[in-house]
Amino acid sequence: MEVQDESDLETFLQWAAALGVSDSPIKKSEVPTFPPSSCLGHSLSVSHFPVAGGRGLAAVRDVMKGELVLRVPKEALMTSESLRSKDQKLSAALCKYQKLSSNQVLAVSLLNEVTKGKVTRWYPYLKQLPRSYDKLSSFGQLEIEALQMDDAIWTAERAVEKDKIDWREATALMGELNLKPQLMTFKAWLWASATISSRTMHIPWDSAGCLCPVGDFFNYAAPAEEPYHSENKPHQNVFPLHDTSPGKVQNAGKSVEEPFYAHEQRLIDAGYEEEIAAYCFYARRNYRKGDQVLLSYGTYTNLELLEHYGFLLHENPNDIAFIPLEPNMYSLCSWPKESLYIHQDGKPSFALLATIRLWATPVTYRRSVGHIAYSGHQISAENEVTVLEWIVQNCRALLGNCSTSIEEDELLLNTIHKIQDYNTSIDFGDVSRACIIEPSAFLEMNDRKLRSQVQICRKARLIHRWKLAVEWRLSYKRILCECISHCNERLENPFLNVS
Ligand SMILES: C[S@@+](CC[C@H](N)C(=O)[O-])C[C@H]1O[C@@H](n2cnc3c(N)ncnc32)[C@H](O)[C@@H]1O
Repeated sequence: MEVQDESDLETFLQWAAALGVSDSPIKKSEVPTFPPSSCLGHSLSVSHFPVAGGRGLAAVRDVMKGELVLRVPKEALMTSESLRSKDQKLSAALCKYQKLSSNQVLAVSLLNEVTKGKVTRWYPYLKQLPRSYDKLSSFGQLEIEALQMDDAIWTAERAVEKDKIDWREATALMGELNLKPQLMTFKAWLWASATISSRTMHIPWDSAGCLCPVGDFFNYAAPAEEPYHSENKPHQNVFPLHDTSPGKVQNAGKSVEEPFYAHEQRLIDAGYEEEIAAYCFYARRNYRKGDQVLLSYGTYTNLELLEHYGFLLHENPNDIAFIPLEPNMYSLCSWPKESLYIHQDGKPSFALLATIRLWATPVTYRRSVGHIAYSGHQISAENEVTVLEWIVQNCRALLGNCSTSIEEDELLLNTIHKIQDYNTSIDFGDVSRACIIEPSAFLEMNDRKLRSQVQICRKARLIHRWKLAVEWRLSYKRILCECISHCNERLENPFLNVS
């Protein structure tokens, strides 16, 4: 993610303060008549965290778990509704395009606001938005192929296609609004779509969510303390930043009279609170002065983080891997396909094990032992050996189909880091011949004479996205390796329960 210059930050924080954004635990009735010069300083400050999200929010004092650390009033939230209510032309045009989704409407409304330049009241906020993003739909063919796993490649291609369709459908409306030509391009659409995907927060009245100035400076921490990918149900996003699905967990809200701290039992760390008409952010744990205060946007695998936010975590307790199953396996069980996975620590999920145990049972016995498989117990030692060997074999096959090994990916990443750190030309001397083919395409790109700053930035983006793809496939392969080790350990004693 490429962020705007820091120089406008002060103006932005002042602008936000004037709208009532505050990190001070005061009640609504106490909002000062003359806003302070910054909306931050009491609990938080903007800081830079190179290895955990770049620009983010740091605690300026010790903060207790459950304390309110930021409030963003409704007037400061950018929503389709707030934009169209101040723009008659937009409002009239939108009436003619009722079939567009909420996300498309917000994307067009956002681009329409950007078209206005300095005239819009949102200008200080718009200047703070990143100029470009790295989510899957902005990956080119090279980066997509670098993911190596079919499922991930399919996810990336689908993401690109989805954005293309959304953009095509919205072009007539954008034309009617006379957007600047450069804001009607697919590139501009990708920017708007990524802004929405990675920065909007849930609100009850619009499934596209809202853009929340300053609140969108919180970087992400996985909700590791929550039970992840609960064994009997598919994984889900429990605390979504931008979740658009109905029925999601909601902040219970509270009375204005209540003190804004010590909500030890609070289930989520951010939410819109009707009673005070503000988006409120609470500390999820205790923080020491200087620590980065993080938000849990939801429970995501690394591929989902890449798809929606354009980053991944090197230690993601919610990451999972899938191995291809035979078509008849899916019909054997009632669990959804997504629940048949391998945990980050290499253990097969409950549903995956049960399904393979049943599949490895002779057809005539399946009915009589179904209840054993469904209760999570091994059916017999012989069956267990078949199951574990099958998993090992399939993990190996998946790893074997990749054009690079784990060791080669590690070497490749070292080299990519060197290029990024020292901006040197690519030297793949250390990388084995087996993975030379892949870098050669990037190498070709790098060797071209770079005349302008724009081209240099483009190269940096390409290298960064390539690195993300290699990091992703490496973490996926490590899960498969963990699974092989786990199964081999179990095979040494198949009489033990696998749970
Ligand atoms: C809501 S914004 C957070 C603030 C953002 N860093 C900024 O400067 O505006 C979400 C984006 O921040 C980045 N990000 C958040 N958490 C991260 C993390 N733990 N590691 C790497 N990047 C992260 C990703 O680019 C993500 O799309």
